[in-house]
Amino acid sequence: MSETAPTRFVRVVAGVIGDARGRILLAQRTGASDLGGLWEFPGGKIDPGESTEHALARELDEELGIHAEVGEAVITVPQLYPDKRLTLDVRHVTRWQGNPRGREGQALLWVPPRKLALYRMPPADRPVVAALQQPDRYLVTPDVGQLTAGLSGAELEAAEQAWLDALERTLAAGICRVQVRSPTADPQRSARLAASAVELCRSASAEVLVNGDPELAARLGVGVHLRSDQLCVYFDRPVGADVPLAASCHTVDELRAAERLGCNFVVLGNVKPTASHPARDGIGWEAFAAMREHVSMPIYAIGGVGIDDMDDARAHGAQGIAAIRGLWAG
Ligand SMILES: Nc1nc2c([nH]c(=O)n2[C@H]2C[C@H](O)[C@@H](COP(=O)(O)OP(=O)(O)OP(=O)(O)O)O2)c(=O)[nH]1
Ligand SMILES: [Mg+2]
Repeated sequence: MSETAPTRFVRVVAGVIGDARGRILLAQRTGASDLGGLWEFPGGKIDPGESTEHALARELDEELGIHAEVGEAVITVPQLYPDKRLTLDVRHVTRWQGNPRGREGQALLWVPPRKLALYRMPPADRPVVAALQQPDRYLVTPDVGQLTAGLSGAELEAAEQAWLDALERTLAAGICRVQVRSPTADPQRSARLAASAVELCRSASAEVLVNGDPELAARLGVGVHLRSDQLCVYFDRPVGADVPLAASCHTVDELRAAERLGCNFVVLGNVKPTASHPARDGIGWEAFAAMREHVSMPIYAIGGVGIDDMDDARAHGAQGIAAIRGLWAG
């Protein structure tokens, strides 16, 4: 398959305009282009030499007739379209003057955040909607097999209980999306421990995915997180449409395979060197952004990242960060 990347580069800024009831304003794109009829966050192209803030304020005046104060960053999404490379820089807008109206004939709708995903939007908007709705942190549990290597009897039991206690503290600290992963643990012990972990996550209302094992996931009634080597194993989504599916990716081909399988989100890395592989360079944020533009699923950055990397992650199109050490209350 030959591919020529489009060379036209377009910088766009759009606003998440929220009203007092927490609803968000969507506008319907007019015109007959392939994006015509889709819903979008109001905004438009940044002129050469223009600041992002000025461009958004200008666009919102032109399109909606409001004087807006441009607020905090939501996410910047690099996205490849058939005819252009786009970066969509999205900002919160919570203060404005005037009454938004479609000055260019476009339909407007106020939508509760939880309903945003029901609207047909351009590919770059899927990560934006996910950034507004879904957790920005994805915990991967430390491998119990490694923590308990060489232990037996009461010592083994105590180490497993300590792992569960640390999970409970981590959930109490606000983690609400969890991958249970223990690749080197004894399979039977690990399945029993996973069941206890799932119970803890359920009582904390956290979403759980188990690593690599769709059967165990089905038994426990939770989602599944595929290893990258499993992406070429399945032809179809290995779990039902309403079961969370995620995957680990390192390449654009793996990202595409994950998207084809219908993954709800993926992790991509390693972005930085990790404690377990200090000598191996990370791909860095620029490469992360360049890979993310080929798909439109939400993508967590993984590998040597922690909470302090959140702004960098969002600025390069990541949903947030996925981590073991960086998120574990060990
Ligand atoms: N405003 C906006 N544009 C988006 C979103 N998602 C997305 O892919 N885009 C794309 C569609 C267009 O290719 C580009 C925005 O260009 P535009 O044609 O609306 O720009 P503009 O308002 O400045 O209009 P113009 O200069 O062409 O008259 O960004 C979004 O949520 N909001
Ligand atoms: Mg526009």
